[in-house]
Amino acid sequence: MIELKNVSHDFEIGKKEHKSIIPVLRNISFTVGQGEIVTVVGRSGSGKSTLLNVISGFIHPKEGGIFIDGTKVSDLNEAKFADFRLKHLGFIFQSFQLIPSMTAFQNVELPLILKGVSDTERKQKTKEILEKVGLLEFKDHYPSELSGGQQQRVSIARALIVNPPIILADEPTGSLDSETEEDLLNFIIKLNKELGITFLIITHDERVARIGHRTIEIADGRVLEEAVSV
Ligand SMILES: Nc1ncnc2c1ncn2[C@@H]1O[C@H](COP(=O)(O)OP(=O)(O)OP(=O)(O)O)[C@@H](O)[C@H]1O
Repeated sequence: MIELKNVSHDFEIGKKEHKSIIPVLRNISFTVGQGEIVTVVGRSGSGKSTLLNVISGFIHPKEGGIFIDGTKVSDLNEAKFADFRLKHLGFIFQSFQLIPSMTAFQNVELPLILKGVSDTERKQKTKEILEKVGLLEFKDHYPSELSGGQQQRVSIARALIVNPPIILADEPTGSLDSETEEDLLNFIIKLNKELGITFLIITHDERVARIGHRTIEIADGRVLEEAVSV
């Protein structure tokens, strides 16, 4: 479960007398329940990516508290947050963020190396996950040798390999054509239903927004409204 309590953040730009402050998140509170898919929509510049960065611990909010699965993550230092992230959170990005010099297998295996998992267990788990996303036969391909949809599946496999209870996604279908987008959305719904993974998904796209059990709209850094899908 993710809970935000009165989270605010601003960016300072410029120096000394030319300094100005841009408020980006203003008093944001909401909860994402275990096993929910929540989508976040809002215009460009409304603060969606900043919101995700704050929840992921890449930006420390100026005010408020963030709780994930019972831990007040907004109090964790960088090293502790990195450790927490590895156990609790998976990430999917629009740009896939795969390492170009590594094969699909090596990209997926990487989080297990960071976690210190033994070689035999790593290889076994990586194979299983690649099979689950339907990419075992492409395991020795480099990202440049895969289609956009396949690259996104590799990035999902990399997110899944540590069994995260929560996946955070920033425009996950932004680089995909509409047919591949449909496949990916169905896959997200399947992971949610079968494995109970909680998803928080940021998107511009109506079709993506609709897979949310709830949709939260952000405008000027505030929660404008919450809509529940029927
Ligand atoms: N590191 C930063 N320093 C200064 N201002 C920033 C920084 N990051 C974001 N901003 C500003 O914060 C505001 C919100 O940006 P953010 O990227 O969160 O919006 P967004 O809703 O994700 O936009 P988009 O949909 O275009 O990705 C924008 O005005 C942006 O210029």
